[in-house]
Amino acid sequence: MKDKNISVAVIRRLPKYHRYLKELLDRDIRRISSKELSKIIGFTASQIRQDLNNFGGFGQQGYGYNVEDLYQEISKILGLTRNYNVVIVGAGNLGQALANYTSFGRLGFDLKAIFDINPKFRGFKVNDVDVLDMDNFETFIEENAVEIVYICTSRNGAQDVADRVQKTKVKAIWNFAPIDLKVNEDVIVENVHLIDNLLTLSYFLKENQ
Ligand SMILES: NC(=O)c1ccc[n+]([C@@H]2O[C@H](COP(=O)([O-])OP(=O)(O)OC[C@H]3O[C@@H](n4cnc5c(N)ncnc54)[C@H](O)[C@@H]3O)[C@@H](O)[C@H]2O)c1
Repeated sequence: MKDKNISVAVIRRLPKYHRYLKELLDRDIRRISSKELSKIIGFTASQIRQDLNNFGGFGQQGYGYNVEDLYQEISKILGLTRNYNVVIVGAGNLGQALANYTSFGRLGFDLKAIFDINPKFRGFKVNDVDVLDMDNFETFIEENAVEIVYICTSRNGAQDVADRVQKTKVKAIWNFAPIDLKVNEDVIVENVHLIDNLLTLSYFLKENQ
């Protein structure tokens, strides 16, 4: 099911709702008002009401929100009701850090392999996942029904990897390399440029001094 009518701005806020609602569930909190949710999550109560009205208005006057229902609905919208097979390309510092981070797996992103062109990684495992060379990349992707590729190569290698990804059925790339990848329209790229965040932080620090 496609949620075409939900704006990108709302979608970008959903992971934060998802995270906080999970924390509430873990604390066995079953219902919450938009005012209380606002205090915890940092969005205004009216923003929360507007956001959540986008998909069915789970709030009830005088009752608040049913945390479990809302969590399930947001999980559904975020596509988290099933698992995804993923691979990492680039077994350096960042690739290994992501492979060692177990929360992605808990959310349903199952790491099937890590790929690297450097022969020094042959026979290497990270967090029990094999590091493979790139020779059989496309075959592995097909045989293991991989749906997402995390690119953790150097800037120079990233476009080559994206070009190879596009020859497979994979339609989603999580790109950590500091480069704007050129891909076909049907491939979604989500960039994580940590340096952009750091520079924004440095701007605000400068402004506050
Ligand atoms: N390490 C960080 O904290 C960090 C932070 C932000 C961004 N990044 C970005 O993430 C990327 C990875 O950073 P890193 O520190 O892990 O680098 P790294 O040099 O430790 O690892 C990069 C790995 O990619 C492999 N590689 C290069 N080209 C390849 C290709 N075509 N196919 C397969 N493997 C290939 C290399 O052999 C190497 O093992 C870089 O683009 C970097 O700018 C890293």
